[in-house]
Amino acid sequence: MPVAVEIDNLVVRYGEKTAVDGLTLTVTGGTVTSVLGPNGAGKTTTVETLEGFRRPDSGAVRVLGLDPIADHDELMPRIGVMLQEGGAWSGVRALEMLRYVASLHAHPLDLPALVERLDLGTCGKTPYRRLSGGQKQRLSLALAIVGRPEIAFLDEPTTGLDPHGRREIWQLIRDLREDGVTVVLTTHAMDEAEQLSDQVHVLSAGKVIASGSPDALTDHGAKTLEDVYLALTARDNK
Ligand SMILES: Nc1ncnc2c1ncn2[C@@H]1O[C@H](COP(=O)(O)OP(=O)(O)OP(=O)(O)O)[C@@H](O)[C@H]1O
Repeated sequence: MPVAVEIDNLVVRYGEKTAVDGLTLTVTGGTVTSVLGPNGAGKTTTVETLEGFRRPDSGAVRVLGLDPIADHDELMPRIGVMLQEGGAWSGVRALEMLRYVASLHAHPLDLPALVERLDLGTCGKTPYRRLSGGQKQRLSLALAIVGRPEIAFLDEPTTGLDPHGRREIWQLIRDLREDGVTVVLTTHAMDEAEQLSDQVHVLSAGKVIASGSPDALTDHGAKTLEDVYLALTARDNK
C-alpha cells in the first residue's frame, strides 16, 4: 500500500507556544488512522497542517506525495476536510451548501443518496446557524466526502451525535475504507478509535507517545484502548 501521509519531525508554533513538537508519523493509503490525545495535545494543529491551513515552522509534511501549501491547487480536490466547527456560512441552507460544494467537484457523489444516508432530508432547508449540533456534524461530514476524496480528514466526526448517529457515521467510515479512501480522524471516543482504526497514534504535548493497531496496543484485547490511553496520558506523567 502506498504512503498517503508523511509527517517528518513537524514543529508548529503559535508565538511562544509550541503546539506540535517534532512529530513524526506515516499513514498508509486505504487505512483508517485515529489520532488521539488530551485537549491541547496538537491533534487539530497537525491535521490543519496536513490540510495546508498551517505552515510548518520546521519539519515537513506530504499528503498524497504533495506539499499541502506549495501544491495546494493540485491537492485540494483530492482531499476532504471535516472541521470541528464551521465550514459553512451561517445563513446558507444545508442543501444549498451541499449542492454548491458538490458543484466544485468533477465527479460528486449522488446527492439524494448522500442526503438520505446522512439523514439530512428533514433539515435541507434549514439555515446552517439553526441546525442542531448533530445536524451540523452530519452536514460537515457530507461536505467532506461529497467530492469523492482520496483522503478524508475528519476532526471529531461523532462529537455531539446521538448513539444512532454515531453508529451511522461509523458505518460510513467503514464504507469509505472499503472504497479505498484513506481516513484520518481525531477523536476523544476510545470505543470509536478501537472499533474503526487500523492504526492509532497517541499524541501528548505535540509528540507521538504511542502508535500501533488497536489489537497491538490493547495486548490483543486484554485491556481496553481507554485503559491503555489513560495510562499513557495520566496527568501525573507530565
Ligand atoms: N490559533 C492559535 N493561537 C494560539 N494557540 C493556539 C492556537 N490554536 C491552538 N493553539 C494552542 O496549541 C495547542 C494545541 O492545540 P490543538 O487545537 O492542536 O490541540 P488538540 O489536540 O486538537 O486539542 P482538542 O482535543 O482540545 O481539540 C494548545 O495549547 C492550544 O491552546
